[in-house]
Amino acid sequence: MTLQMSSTQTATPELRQWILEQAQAGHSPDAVLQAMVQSGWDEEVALEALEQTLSGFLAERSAAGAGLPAPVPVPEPRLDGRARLALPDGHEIAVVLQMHEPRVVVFSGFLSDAECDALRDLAAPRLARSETVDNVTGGSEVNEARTSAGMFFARGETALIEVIERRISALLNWPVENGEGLQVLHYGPGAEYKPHYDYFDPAQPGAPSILRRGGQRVGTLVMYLNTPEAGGATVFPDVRLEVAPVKGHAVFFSYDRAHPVSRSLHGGAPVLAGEKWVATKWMRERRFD
Ligand SMILES: O=C(O)CCC(=O)C(=O)O
Ligand SMILES: [Fe+2]
Repeated sequence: MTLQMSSTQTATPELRQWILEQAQAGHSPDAVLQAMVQSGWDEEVALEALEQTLSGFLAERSAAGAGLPAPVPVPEPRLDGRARLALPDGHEIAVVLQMHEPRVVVFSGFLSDAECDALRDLAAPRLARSETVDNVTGGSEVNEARTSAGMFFARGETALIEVIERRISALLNWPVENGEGLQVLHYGPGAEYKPHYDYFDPAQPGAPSILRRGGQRVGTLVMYLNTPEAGGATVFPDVRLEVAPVKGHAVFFSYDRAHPVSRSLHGGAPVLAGEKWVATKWMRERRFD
């Protein structure tokens, strides 16, 4: 067994690969650990890398055995341990919280107050129209259970939308072309978005035609355009996580399989007082034209 010591002592893809090779060659976890320690790895760091790699490997194997879809690449911010990030447009944001399973990252300052207000002003007149259409088609009941009103912008529709879409793309390392048009949702008092998955259920009859255009959804960025007086958190029931809706903040989450094992179940909790405005960007696997 040979192993290069890395100066940063983190579980790099090369290290994970090496650990798996040792395990597959029949070396016991303890022998692998000893080899790592002898190569200069701190024992605790080595143990953690070993645990993560082997448990990840076993989860993959049992998932494949259960007939789950294979994981696909997903958007991912490059944080490199930084709490503050300067994006290419000069905009500075901060990392408030991150969770690894499911992958959830909360950012502050993603949109400026002026950008939030401008987005709401642009969307507001069109929300009303979308409500009328829902009433005419009889779809309003379903929509009311999810949210009071919504609308989509076309990609790059205005200069502001374009700036925001480029910022999202730079943060998440995912092409602008893979993004759906920005959606704005308005929740009045009592409105909510019941827990749901953003990916399309592959078992639904409509899935093949939806997936033909850009493939699956693999990531979501929800941007808060105001701070509701009370309620309206974005909740992840599987991990009992609640993200507070704060004007300008954004929550990113990804799901590498269109399956509940992604634990990406989430919803918008009822607005208890005041109102709530969000903009949502969904990322697809491929170009969404
Ligand atoms: O309003 C929220 O907090 C969640 C929105 C959401 O789940 C979505 O737009 O898909
Ligand atoms: Fe959602």
